[in-house]
Formats: sequence, C-alpha cells, structure tokens
Amino acid sequence: MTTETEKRALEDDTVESKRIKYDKGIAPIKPEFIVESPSVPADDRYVNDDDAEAGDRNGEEKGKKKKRGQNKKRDMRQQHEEVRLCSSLLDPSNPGTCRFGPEHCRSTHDVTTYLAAKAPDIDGVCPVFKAIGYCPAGLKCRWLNSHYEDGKLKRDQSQIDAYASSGQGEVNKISTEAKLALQKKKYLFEVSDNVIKYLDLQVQSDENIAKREEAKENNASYVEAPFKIAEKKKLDLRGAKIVSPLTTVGNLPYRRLMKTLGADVTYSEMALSLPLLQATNSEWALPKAHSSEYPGFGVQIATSKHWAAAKAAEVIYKETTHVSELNLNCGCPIDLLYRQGQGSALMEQPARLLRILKGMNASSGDIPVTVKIRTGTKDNKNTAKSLVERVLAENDVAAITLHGRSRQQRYTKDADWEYIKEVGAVVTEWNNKKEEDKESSETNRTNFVGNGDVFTHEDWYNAVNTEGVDSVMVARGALIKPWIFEEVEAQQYLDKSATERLDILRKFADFSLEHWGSDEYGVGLSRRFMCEFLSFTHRYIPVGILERLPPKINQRPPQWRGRNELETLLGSTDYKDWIKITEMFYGKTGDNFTFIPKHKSNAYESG
Ligand SMILES: Cc1cc2nc3c(=O)[nH]c(=O)nc-3n(C[C@H](O)[C@H](O)[C@H](O)COP(=O)(O)O)c2cc1C
Repeated sequence: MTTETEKRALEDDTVESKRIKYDKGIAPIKPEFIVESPSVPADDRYVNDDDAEAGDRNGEEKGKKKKRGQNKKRDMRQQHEEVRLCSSLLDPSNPGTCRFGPEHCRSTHDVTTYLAAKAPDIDGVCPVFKAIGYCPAGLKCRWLNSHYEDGKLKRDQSQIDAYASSGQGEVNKISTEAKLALQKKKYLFEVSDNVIKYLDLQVQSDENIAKREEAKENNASYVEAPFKIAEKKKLDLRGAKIVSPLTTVGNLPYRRLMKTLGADVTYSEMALSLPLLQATNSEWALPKAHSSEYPGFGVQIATSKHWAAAKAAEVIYKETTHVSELNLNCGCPIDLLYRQGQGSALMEQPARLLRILKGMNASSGDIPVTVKIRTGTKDNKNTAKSLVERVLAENDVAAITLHGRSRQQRYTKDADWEYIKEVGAVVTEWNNKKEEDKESSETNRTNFVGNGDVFTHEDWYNAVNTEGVDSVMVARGALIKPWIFEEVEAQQYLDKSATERLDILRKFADFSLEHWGSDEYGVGLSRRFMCEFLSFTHRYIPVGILERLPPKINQRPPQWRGRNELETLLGSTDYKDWIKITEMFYGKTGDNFTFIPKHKSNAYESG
C-alpha cells in the first residue's frame, strides 16, 4: 500500500517532472488553451530551423540521411498561365512591339482568346494600382476589372504623381548593358584586376615562405599595393535595430515590411559571387532593395575565392546605388557551400578569408566591408576570437557580426552570449587602441554585433547592453514576431490581436504584389513567399495565452487553440492552413500553384 506521504511525494514528482519538462523547452501555455487530443503529431508540428536556413540552396548532404518529413528538392518555380498573352499587348490600346513577330511568338496575340481563357478576377481593387496609380501587369492583372473599363486600362494620375514625388521604388537594378558585358565576359574590372594581381603575388610569396609565422614577419617587406583604398562611407550600428540576412524569407517585400515595423538595418539574402559575375537574373534579384531600406541596407555575398570576391565587390559598387555595406558570409553552415569552401568553411581558412576581405575592401569603392562569422565550425572549439584578432590587425572592416553558435551545433543549443562578450572585449580593446593612436576614433571604428536567440525586448536590451556589443542582429525573432522592434521601442510585450497580425500579413501581400507583379505568375510567387513567411509566423504564441513570461524562441508548445478562430488559424502548423490564409489576400489558389513545405512529406496539390 502506498502511504499518504509516499503518494504526495509521487504527485510532487509528477509536478516536478512536468516543471522540468517546461524547462527543457516546452512553452507554458495556459491549460484552457491546450488542445487535449492533438490532431497533429509533435514531429509534424515543429519546424527545423536548419532546413529553413538552407533555403533552396541545400544540396544533398553526403552520408546524411534525409530527416523525417524533410523535403529537399523543392522546385518552387511557379507555373505560367495556360494561354499566355504576348507582353506587347499588356495594354492593347497602346501596344508595344513583339520582338518575335506575331507569327513566331509563342504567346497569343489574340486578346479575346486570352481574356476568355483567363482565370476569373480576384475580388477587390488591385493593390498595385492602388499604390502606384496604374498597373504594369495590364490585361494580365488578376484584379483586372478594378482598372479596366470599355476596353481601356485606367490610370489614376494624381496617385501616379503622388507616387513619383514620394521618391519610392526599387533600387539596385543592374543595367542591361552591364549584365550583357558580364555574360559575354567583356565587363571592365578596372580596379579588381589590379587588386587580384597584387593579392596573387602575395599568395605566391606566402607559398615560398615555409612557415606562416615567418610570412607574417615578412609582411612589411611586401611591395606597396598599386591602388588606393577609397575612403569608405561611415557605418554606425550602435543601438541599431538590425534584421539578419535571411535566405528566401528575407526577400525584398519582407524587408520593406520590417522597415515599416521599426527596423533600421536590413540585409539582402546571401548572394553567391560566381552567379553574380555570370549575371544570372536570379542572383541579381538579391541585391535589389526598396528605397526605404537605404541608408541601412547591406548586401551579403558568399564566396571562396579572393578574385571572385574582388570582382563581385567592384560590380556591386559600380552597378548599384543604394548599398550601405558589403557583408561577407562566413557563417553559412549548409553542406553544399561548406564543401565548396564558402560560408563557415572560411573560418577554417583564415588566410583565405583575410585575402577575400582585402580584395573586397580594395574593390568596393566607398562601400564599407563587414563580415558575419560564427563561434567556429566545431563544437567546443571556438575559433572566432583569434580570427577576430587577425581580421582587426590585417584588415579594415567596418563591422563584425558574431552568431554565438558553431556550424556543428546548428540551432540545437542556445547561442553562447558569454563568448560573444569575450570576443566583444577584443573589438573594444582594438577600438580603444585606435582611439589612443589617432586623433579621431570615429573615422574607422569597427562595430561589433552579437547575434543569436533574441526574441523579446528583454533579450534585445540584455544583448545590446552586453559589454563590447554595439548592437544585435535578429533573425528568427523578426520572422516569428515581425513587430519585435515595436516591442523594443515600447519596452514591453505587445499582445497583438489576430486582426492586427493579419494586417501585417496584408501589408506583406501588398508589397509582394508590387514586387512580383499582380499577374498569375506574380500572385503565385507572392503566395509562395507568404507561405514561407507563415512557416515562421505560425510559431508565435500570443503572450495572452502563456502562463508565464518570458517566451523563449526555442520553446515548443503543446497543440493550442487561440482566443478566437483567426488566432487559432494563424497558429496552425498545417501548411494547408497557411495556403488558406494566403487566399484572404491572393484569392483562391488555382491549379497552377506549387508549394512544397520544407518539413512535410507532401507537396501541395490543388483541387
Ligand atoms: C530561414 C533562415 C535563413 C537564413 N539565411 C541566412 C543568410 O542568408 N545569411 C546569413 O548570414 N545568415 C542566415 N541565417 C542565419 C541568421 O542570420 C542568424 O545568424 C541565425 O538565425 C541566428 O539568429 P537568431 O537566433 O536570431 O535566429 C538564416 C537563418 C534562418 C532561420
């Protein structure tokens, strides 16, 4: 028989084990919001951030088994309409010239046939027409009837004027001439060719010297560089609210949204140096920004070669107009890039990394160069500190960002802010030394930015107030809770209602259509990228239904219901619900839409 005392001890044990379970990462949902019999198995509810970070660039990982439910081959290109209209006829009352000629053109020149086959209009007013006063998608617009009357496309001149005078728009588009010159290998690399020659000479002399230490001592004997490093634009990140570079999800409409929600600094998705130099359209889409992002917009590149880095830096400097910093990715963990010596692999090859930074610095004109690193590549073997010492001594970088995790650890453990602080002390010491050496400390002080696990205003202030840290980059926190910087500003939790959260998504929808277009293809892309965004936003647990605060980014909830239907829907882990949410903005999903979620075994099939 169990005695009363033993029984109580047993109960206490159960309570204790529940408490420990909470500590181990279960979000403390108020009991009345917990769904008693979960309809979705836990494994299918949780998103794996490693998969998400890889975006669509993750190749097959050698020797690694596919994780349960992980979709590796995601071809996310959206389908075009079955009957396509020639783009010369987008505005039939003002036709353009078809470069193939109507007989050879693969798209139809018959407007009546096109309109008869076209999917029915989406309800409401075209968001692009509303924003800019006309719709570049013309007859292809899915909201056509809102700006088409008596066979004519409408123009709202006062809105067109207002938009023009606002100075808004997209920037950093490479010119057709530059693109062609790159593709034909005729582009003139006036600066970087010299820089590369100089760096190559240095490599040769490095190779002739057996020991690296000797090479360092001999540094002074190197010939003067045959070029001058331009004076750089100033970069001051102190206290700035920074959104991390984010492959796939950190697209232009998302970043534009984040600017409206208080972000000061945003970064492009990681662009690879080689496709930039081959001038592929998809890679050159990445440095594009919305005018509201500048100043404060950084372009991030990944590379493994100093020559490619130098050339990419020169093209970015010459062909873009709105870039505040050029950031080198030395943190990307994904296998494909790592095996090619890019991303975090550079942390294992400091000499190569330094050469790349030198090449970028000398070729990027007045754009300052910055670098994003991890603690190291292996667990329990931090190398960032010694690397930072070398980077500071041998290069002029305007900022160093440290993500407090190793490549090996991925997202499994918390970011190591103690180590971030240690590295911050190295940068502070360097800046102090410079201040003593020079009259003005402001000219080229190196900013130090911490990164990892910031999810609340409290995390943000703790991070920013860490000694040696100038500011902090927020990645998943700004995806799961896009209003995080409003909370930082208010210094309190904001219990956003489901309707307010839907308004944020509506803004994203409007921006996405302005960016990708309001035709079938643009709507498909916009819907797809909203699904990617929802794969993060659904993880937000409203503070009002949490038993205790603070919420933690790595905590996982039991299945919960919201305070109303919309809140439950917004928290759904089922990607079919994400698609349902997109229908509120982009109309009913058609047969042409493809979405393959990263973590579920089935692709979306319409119908
Ligand atoms: C979906 C996703 C995409 C990412 N893409 C990039 C990238 O392109 N470049 C980069 O330097 N880091 C990238 N990261 C890493 C983040 O910038 C950041 O370093 C990391 O998530 C840690 O910050 P957090 O704890 O605030 O999420 C990505 C992370 C995620 C989750």
